[in-house]
Amino acid sequence: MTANNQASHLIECDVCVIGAGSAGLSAASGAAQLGAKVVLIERGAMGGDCLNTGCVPSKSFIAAAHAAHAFKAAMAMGVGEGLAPKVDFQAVHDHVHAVIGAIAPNDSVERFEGMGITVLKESASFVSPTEVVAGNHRITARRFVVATGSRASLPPIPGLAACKPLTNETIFELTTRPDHLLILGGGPIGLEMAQAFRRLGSEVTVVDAGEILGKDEPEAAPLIRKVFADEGIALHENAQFADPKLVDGGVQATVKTASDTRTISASHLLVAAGRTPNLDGLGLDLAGVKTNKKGVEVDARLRSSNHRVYALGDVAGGPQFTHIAGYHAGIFVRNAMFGLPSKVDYAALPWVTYLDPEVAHVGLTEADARKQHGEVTTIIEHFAENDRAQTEKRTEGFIKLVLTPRGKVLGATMVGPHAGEMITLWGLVISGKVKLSAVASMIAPYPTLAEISKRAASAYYKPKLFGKLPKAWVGLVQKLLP
Ligand SMILES: Cc1cc2nc3c(=O)[nH]c(=O)nc-3n(C[C@H](O)[C@H](O)[C@H](O)COP(=O)(O)OP(=O)(O)OC[C@H]3O[C@@H](n4cnc5c(N)ncnc54)[C@H](O)[C@@H]3O)c2cc1C
Ligand SMILES: NC(=O)c1ccc[n+]([C@@H]2O[C@H](COP(=O)([O-])OP(=O)(O)OC[C@H]3O[C@@H](n4cnc5c(N)ncnc54)[C@H](O)[C@@H]3O)[C@@H](O)[C@H]2O)c1
Repeated sequence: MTANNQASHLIECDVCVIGAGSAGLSAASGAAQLGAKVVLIERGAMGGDCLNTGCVPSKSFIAAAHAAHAFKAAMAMGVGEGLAPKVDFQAVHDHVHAVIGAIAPNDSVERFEGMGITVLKESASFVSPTEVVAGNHRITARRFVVATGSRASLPPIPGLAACKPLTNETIFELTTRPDHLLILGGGPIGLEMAQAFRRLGSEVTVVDAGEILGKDEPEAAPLIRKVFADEGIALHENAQFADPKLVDGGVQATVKTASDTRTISASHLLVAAGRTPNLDGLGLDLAGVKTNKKGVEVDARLRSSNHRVYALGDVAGGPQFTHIAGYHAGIFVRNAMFGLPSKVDYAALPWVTYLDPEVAHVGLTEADARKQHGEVTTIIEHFAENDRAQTEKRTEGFIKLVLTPRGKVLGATMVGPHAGEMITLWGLVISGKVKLSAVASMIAPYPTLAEISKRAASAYYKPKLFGKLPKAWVGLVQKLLP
């Protein structure tokens, strides 16, 4: 019997959302709060990747690693000499899962049913351009949302699958600390996990086919390489990972770079080498929805080739962040509920790689700005010149602004402690078209790390303020003043 024949319960609704991750939950609640009849279908855990296997567990794990590292930082200030953190890995695991548990009610079936949404815990599949089948339900809707997310890609390396490597879906289930974690992929997942596991006591090796932090400003990577080297993380870039195999309960692989070839043995292997969109079994061909290897093909309004069907979040083939999933949901609501032709605009897209120091970015990098705008101006200020950074002994890092020659902000990068918190100012400057002079003239509390933003903005005006003309003017005024 086909899924089509089994479906006996018919539901007619305004909006049918497939996937209860960051994108699907926001779209469903937005539509329901505006009075739409909504069906939300989820085959796995409510909350999707972010809550269960992504942002929340990874940032909770990183928080534990920060706590462990704080011992070292304290000793540099004369506190806790000789003390070393005792890491109870089972307790770290429990902390991570307690945080998931604390946030889970926000994403629960009960909460969404409380909004009047029909939640079906089933796998969904289109059977026509206007119908979806989920378990024994057949749902017809005026609008559909495909928000099925993505999963870890397994590069086609012979022997890799047979090693049954860890991915983001399994790494947070570990209850004992890996002796040596070998990580394939030096993207945000690989780098964040590398530093966190190292700080919690594992030996860590990262192998990347390219260079780390390739989407960030080029000044960021050397700083992070140095931090990794200082913390004892082995990083192999521009490296070829080959011949992985299970040996003595662990894993062994060959890593080739231009200068050497070595065999690396580790207790565990984590694959963090990019993502594959979740399209399988969705019947998108029956719905007239075109896809490519990045996901569903969408226009700037996030509509697929079937204009009744929208795709949001990771499966939409663009930037893959929880804040983008939420942003996409807002675009969907404006289009599908209010009938406004709202389009995505990534001019103020931020991202943060939660290393220590954090690597935060918003808008255009210098290279992209040059491509789009021709001539650009850049300003770099270092945390070494910031008094609070000195008091905290956290002087590594910088801010870099990318501006048009007339001072319009196109992009900003910050590398430093709490950079992810501070970058939001620059997101607002770009999206709100705030003048750089407003940042330069604000009163920033002293001593704060955030003063670096004011300092960078002021640096743009320095040559003008202390140039010949103002000096001549001041000279004249001083002669005239009594
Ligand atoms: C380790 C890790 C750390 C991350 N850290 C960050 C971070 O710090 N900040 C950040 O912004 N982003 C981070 N991300 C990215 C972020 O998690 C994703 O961008 C976000 O979760 C995508 O949300 P989504 O709703 O598109 O997809 P998902 O959260 O994947 O949700 C999709 C849902 O659809 C369901 N589904 C799939 N197919 C079907 C079907 N046929 N029927 C029914 N249900 C289906 C799935 O079960 C899933 O629950 C991280 C990702 C990982 C893996
Ligand atoms: N802090 C955050 O916001 C955060 C954290 C984690 C993940 N994420 C999101 O999740 C997405 C996925 O993260 P990711 O780190 O898996 O993917 P990624 O695509 O960003 O990085 C994957 C890395 O793996 C490398 N790689 C791919 N194939 C390889 C191979 N065969 N051998 C060696 N290296 C190989 C690539 O060169 C790349 O550097 C990110 O792009 C991001 O959008 C965000």
